[in-house]
Amino acid sequence: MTLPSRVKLVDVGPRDGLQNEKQALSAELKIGLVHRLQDAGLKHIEVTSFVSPKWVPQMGDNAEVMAGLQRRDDVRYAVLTPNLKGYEAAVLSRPDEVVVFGAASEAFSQKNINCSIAESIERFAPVVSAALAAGIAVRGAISCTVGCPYEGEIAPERVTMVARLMKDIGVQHIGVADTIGVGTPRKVQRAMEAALQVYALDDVSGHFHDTYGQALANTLATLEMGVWQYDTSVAGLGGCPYAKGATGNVATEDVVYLLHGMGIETGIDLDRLIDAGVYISQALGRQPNSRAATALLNKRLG
Ligand SMILES: CC(C)(COP(=O)([O-])OP(=O)([O-])OC[C@H]1O[C@@H](n2cnc3c(N)ncnc32)[C@H](O)[C@@H]1OP(=O)([O-])[O-])[C@@H](O)C(=O)NCCC(=O)NCCSC(=O)C[C@@](C)(O)CC(=O)[O-]
Repeated sequence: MTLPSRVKLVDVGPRDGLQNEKQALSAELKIGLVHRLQDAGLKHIEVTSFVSPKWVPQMGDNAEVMAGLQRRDDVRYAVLTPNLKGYEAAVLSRPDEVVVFGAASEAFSQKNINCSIAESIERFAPVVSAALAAGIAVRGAISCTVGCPYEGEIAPERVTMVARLMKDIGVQHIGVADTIGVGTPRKVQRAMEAALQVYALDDVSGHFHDTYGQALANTLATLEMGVWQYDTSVAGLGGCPYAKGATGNVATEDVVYLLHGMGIETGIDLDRLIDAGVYISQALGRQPNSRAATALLNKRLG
């Protein structure tokens, strides 16, 4: 067992979290969330996505949100770009990283981005070339690496296949996503092993939704493989509009509590992170969906 001594967390709350909210939130509020996350020590934040506003109206203020950021040199701001149109709009906002997002399931690919896996790779290829030529980092995400809402269980071989397609077009890093949170530790390890057949340990990350309460266990299971990069979402926000019933990503607060408790550094101030979670949860009219945040907030009250 080789546990990493430091873990990099990418907070995807402003993007993955808020893309699924029914309630419209102002750009100002989203900007306030990003600022609070960076104040809490997050160095990697997924801010928004440049997708069709007809498909995901919640992200229609992408350029406004990016323009309103008070950027820090030591923070990397990432955005999702499904095709060249999205990339060309995104690049005007000066992202540090763009994310192309495919799936290990044909049905999910069709529902989410309206094309087959093969077509998605054709759409990503010019995005990757343009981003790399402009010195912008490129991350790839593979949805449904364990299970799909339309196809059921997904074989690890499909993850390897999509990872190879992504690698062949120059994607530098791959995120292994359990989009609907059906994974359990051994299954998630198998999906991660499948990605590791193509990408090096330093170039993979985990992205686990918590629908069945397994995301922390899945995080630990992959930490034990040496994985040291994870997407997490402040206050457990999130879900994908094309994965009905799936809940948010694992809460950043819960992962930070786990990691710090194991003596693993994150550079994140848990108290300030909890404040960021309270800020966005209040705007949404609910409590943070994080056990650690709830416990520590109760403790603050005495
Ligand atoms: C991918 C598309 C755009 C293809 O959508 P499409 O309809 O196939 O695209 P098209 O090229 O045929 O164009 C149709 C219309 O969309 C416009 N269009 C085309 N592209 C863009 C763009 N980039 N930005 C803005 N507008 C765009 C285009 O200009 C045109 O406009 P019209 O002429 O009808 O007015 C569409 O399917 C879409 O936007 N899907 C939304 C996907 C999405 O955001 N899903 C959620 C994020 S993924 C996720 O959450 C999973 C992840 C990453 O977190 C990991 C996990 O947990 O699994």
